[in-house]
This record gives sequence, C-alpha cells and structure tokens, in this order.
Amino acid sequence: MAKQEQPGLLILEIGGVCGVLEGHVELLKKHFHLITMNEFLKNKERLSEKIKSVFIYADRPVVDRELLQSLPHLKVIANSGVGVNHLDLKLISSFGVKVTNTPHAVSDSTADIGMALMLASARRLVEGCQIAVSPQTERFAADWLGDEVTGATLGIIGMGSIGYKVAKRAKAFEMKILYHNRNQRKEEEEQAVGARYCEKMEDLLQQSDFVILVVNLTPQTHKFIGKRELELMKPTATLINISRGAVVDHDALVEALQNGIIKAAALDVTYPEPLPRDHPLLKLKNIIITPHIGTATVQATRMMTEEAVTNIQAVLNGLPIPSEVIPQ
Ligand SMILES: O=CC(=O)O
Repeated sequence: MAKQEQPGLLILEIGGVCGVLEGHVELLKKHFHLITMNEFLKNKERLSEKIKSVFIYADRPVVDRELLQSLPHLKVIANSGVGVNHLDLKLISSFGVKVTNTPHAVSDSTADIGMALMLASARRLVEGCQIAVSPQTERFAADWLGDEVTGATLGIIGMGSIGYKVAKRAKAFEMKILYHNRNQRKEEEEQAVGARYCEKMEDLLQQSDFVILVVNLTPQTHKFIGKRELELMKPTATLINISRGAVVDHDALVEALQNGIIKAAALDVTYPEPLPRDHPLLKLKNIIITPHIGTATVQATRMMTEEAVTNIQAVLNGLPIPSEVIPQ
C-alpha cells in the first residue's frame, strides 16, 4: 500500500530563522510534512497546491492577502500563543480559512509572569539585585522598604483563562480580588476565588493597590488605559501589563510615573517591542520591563505546539475545533 502523504504545513519564519524551537520541529514532523517559508518561496508553483495549514510561532510573521492568494487549499492558520492581534481575522476568514490559538497552553506561565512582576515591583527586587552586586554598597539603607502584597487589593482587568489563573494565585497570597470584564460576569470563578465583580472599571481602578491587565488587544482595548484611567488609580498603586503593549497609552504612562500619579509599573509587553533605546520609559526608576516572556517556558512552548497540532488536525479532519478564534 502506498504510504499516505502527510499534509503540508507551512512554517512561517522570523527573519530567516525558523520560528519554531528545534525540539518542537520533531513533534510537528510526526504529523506533517514541514515546509519553511524559504522553501516555499523558492518552489511556490510546486508547493502552493500542497499546503493546507500554516503554523505561526510568536506574533511576528505577517499573513497578508498575497500569501493567502498563493495557498488555494489552505484550511487553517494555527497560531502558537493566545494573542492574535497580528492577524487580520476578517481577511483570513474571507478566504474560508480558520484561525486557531492555544489559550490552555499559555495560561499558567503567563499568570506566573504577572505574579512575578507584581512581587518584583512590590519588593523592589530589581533594585535589590543591583544593590547586592554593587561594589559601592555594603548594606541597603534602613529606610529602603518595599510593600507586601498580602492583604493588598488586586484589580484584574479581563477575567479570561489567564485572569482567572492570576486570581487563583492571588488568593493563595491572601489578596483581596476585584475584577472587571467587558463582556460578562464570571460568577463561578468569582465564587471559587472570592473575587468581587466591578461592573464599572472606574471602581476597580480607584480601589486597587495593584491593577493587572489581562485583556486581548482589539480596536476596543487599544489604549484602554490612558491618562484618565491612570488618574483614577491610587498614587500608591502599581500597574502591571501582561496583555499587549498597545493596551496602555505609553505617553500617559510616562507622565503618570514621572509625576507620581501612580507609584510604579511592571510591564511584560510594550509598544513597540523592544522599545527604542531612548524611550522615556527606559529612563524611569519606578518601572520594571521584561521582554514579553509570559510564555517563555519549556512547558508552555511545548504545550503550545501540541495544542496547535490538535487544532490543525481537528480542522483537517472536520472535527470540533478545540480553540477556534472567531472574527468579531
Ligand atoms: O503573548 C503571548 C501569547 O499571545 O500567547
């Protein structure tokens, strides 16, 4: 019997380097015949008919009309990661192509980064490390104090799967939990972690010691936190962003941090990424910035690849799709 040909999976590359971790290539190869972007571009005529799925690792490669037009049998674009703001969902859907993402794989690692940023900011961990390694410092000054998160109020904006994981962790830290969700109240989650729903985001902003952003970036959440929202926060409060940089108006944030409107910020995401070296946010002392490492763990990246494979197979076999992203 002739060996059944595996479906072709086009891997989008970043800057000429394969965007998928080497270890995961093996996993993908078990299920698909892999075609890199370079290979595809060199053999477009021969390969375009064979490709049914595209795999995207991280949020950089562009899927445009030209690419979509060159893949007549494309059925699915599998995004490895949860955020799909880099994809034009309406355009892709107009080609009859489905988009999938990996919300389950990323939720623990991203919630961990949110907690890590909150604790690092509250306890001045980065400054502490600098003091410890500085040849000038023998001991830290007696008035060099951080804040405890125990008993503090955490406001979670966006109670999706990552927001809920943050809430569970915050409960273990004995924090008071408020949340705001633009779409719907989550009563089950509320009860499980003892969170209080704030119908108006303003209430959450006014009452929280830490505000964490866990919303998707959409046209509605672009610059969701601006001057007005920052001014509603307590001057002792910290803003943490683990969603997408563009959810926060960076100019307003610089102003708020410079003028003591809020106490501090801790960002895993910025706009753009990375920030230009002369960006004013990089000059401030009351900020911690990490380079979008929410899902950068061995476990999450492996699960993202596995979740993407499951999604692709479901689409190709006409089965229910575990994580389909529907254009709004
Ligand atoms: O940023 C990470 C993701 O979108 O999963």
